[in-house]
Amino acid sequence: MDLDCGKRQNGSIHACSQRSMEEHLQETSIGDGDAHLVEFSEAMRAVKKALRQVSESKARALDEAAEWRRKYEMEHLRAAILEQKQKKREQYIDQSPPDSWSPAEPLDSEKSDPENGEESPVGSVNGWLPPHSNSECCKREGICTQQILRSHSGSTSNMSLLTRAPQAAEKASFRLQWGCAGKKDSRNHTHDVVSFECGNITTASRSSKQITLVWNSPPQSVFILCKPSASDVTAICKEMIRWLKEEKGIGVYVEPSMKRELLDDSSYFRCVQACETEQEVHEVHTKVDLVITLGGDGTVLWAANMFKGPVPPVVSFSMGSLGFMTPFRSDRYKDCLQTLIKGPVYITLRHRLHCQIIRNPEAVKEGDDPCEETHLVLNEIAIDRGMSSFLTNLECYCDDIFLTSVQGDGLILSTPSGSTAYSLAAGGSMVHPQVPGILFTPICPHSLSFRPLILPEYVTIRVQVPRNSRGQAWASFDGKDRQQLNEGDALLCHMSAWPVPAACDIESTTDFLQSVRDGLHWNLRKRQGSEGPTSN
Ligand SMILES: NC(=O)c1ccc[n+]([C@@H]2O[C@H](COP(=O)([O-])OP(=O)(O)OC[C@H]3O[C@@H](n4cnc5c(N)ncnc54)[C@H](O)[C@@H]3O)[C@@H](O)[C@H]2O)c1
Ligand SMILES: Nc1ncnc2c1ncn2[C@@H]1O[C@H](COP(=O)(O)OP(=O)(O)OP(=O)(O)O)[C@@H](O)[C@H]1O
Repeated sequence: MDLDCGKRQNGSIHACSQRSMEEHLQETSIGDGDAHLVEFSEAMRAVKKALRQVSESKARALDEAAEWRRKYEMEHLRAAILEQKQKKREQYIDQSPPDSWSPAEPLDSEKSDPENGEESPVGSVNGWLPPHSNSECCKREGICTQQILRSHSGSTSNMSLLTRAPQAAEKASFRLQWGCAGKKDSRNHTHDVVSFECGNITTASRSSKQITLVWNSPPQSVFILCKPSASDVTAICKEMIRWLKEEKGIGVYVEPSMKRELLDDSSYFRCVQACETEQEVHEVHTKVDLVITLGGDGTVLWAANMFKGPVPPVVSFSMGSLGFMTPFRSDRYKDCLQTLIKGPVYITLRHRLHCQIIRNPEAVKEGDDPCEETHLVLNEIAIDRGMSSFLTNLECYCDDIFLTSVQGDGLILSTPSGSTAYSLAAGGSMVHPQVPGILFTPICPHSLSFRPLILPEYVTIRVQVPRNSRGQAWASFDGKDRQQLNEGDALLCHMSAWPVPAACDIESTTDFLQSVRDGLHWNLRKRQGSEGPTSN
């Protein structure tokens, strides 16, 4: 049924009857003593009022019906997506383990560490665990990150992210250790945050502790990503490639544009490999042990965006202006890489947000998919008003509970890593990157009481453009890939299971606080002198 049309027709009938009544009332002159006419006119007024109420409640009912229908369709769509995801998960769990894993062999997590006699933590990445062995830890994707950040040779998978070509060399294996205040945790890493023993609740075993990466075998190949059109970056890149090849015997991958630039300079760089096809880019995480970025924060975002699934450890050299996520000095790259290749390395697990646009099912042409390609962002998804001069109106739901309606310039859904970027500029709090959560920061809200929120990392946020929205909305992902959101479109967002493991220069908290102080000059103020009036 065309609801709008029905509403228009109903509206016009009531409008006509109201109009004729008003005309009749105006034409009817009421004499002082004419009791009949007074009575009649009062009756007409009562009828008029009743008609108006009927027309209003009908319009409300139609609006409500349309809203319920939209909600029903969205739920239907969500259920279909969930079913699809579940099927994929089941497919994955059904896969037989690769040849390299035998159930008779002890798992890495069960083997003891020959060096120190301690048990290896669950983060061991040398072998293949049965896919369901850790299925509880990454419920959404059904895949544990730790299972993927390891050698994949010999494995067969029908998931596009996991398909891979035969490898020339084995990827170096490593394990992750969880510790606290610089001390290695003797207990295995646990995903349990709250434990309950003898009736006492304790959170002594928190999951977000300092994480150390320990190489089991030395890294063999690196992927260098460079800020484009920057001569100083290209110069360092050339030097670094020669040093890695000649001094360390490490293979190098670069982007195709960089390879062309290198070959224009010298045929020496024929030894460098490039990922030319989309498939090769998809598989690069199975071939490289480290990702090196030379540039600013934008290059780190660029690197993260290349990996639509697992990401190898990332080492970022600062060659930009701010460098919040680039802790290493490029002039000291030899010392830094030497230390990193040897390990152990402190890492910050920078969480990413997974988001998907779902188009208004009514506006989607038959046969077209209403669910658009997914995005993984390291900083944020920003939804703004684009070129429109009207307020954006965004209805926000948290796990399907209505949260609020954003009326203003827009909304930022940010990761803790992105908390120091756009979200900060919009008044959001700065959050340590290891704090799990999703920042909900409005952009110039037209309300005095709209404070930013930080939501727990396990929620799903839905941002809906209402049907009667006056303004437009545009979504951008880490400042890129801008896409228009039309009436009835929605954006779903939740924490991804694929973080960016970023190597630290000193250690996660020290690096973060240093960036806050040196990069943003946080709370910089001249100290007050000791001389002058005192309170006593
Ligand atoms: N008003 C704002 O502050 C504003 C507006 C638009 C975009 N941005 C940010 O720019 C990012 C895109 O970066 P780009 O380099 O491609 O664009 P860009 O070249 O325009 O640089 C944006 C600036 O943001 C800084 N930055 C990026 N990520 C950061 C982080 N996590 N912490 C602290 N600073 C960070 C960069 O160092 C750079 O100085 C977006 O993800 C968004 O966060 C900020
Ligand atoms: N490998 C790459 N290929 C294409 N574009 C890239 C690449 N690396 C970075 N960019 C883009 O180049 C732009 C500038 O990069 P970057 O932010 O690293 O340098 P910057 O602006 O000098 O540093 P900062 O962000 O610290 O101010 C960003 O928009 C980024 O997305």
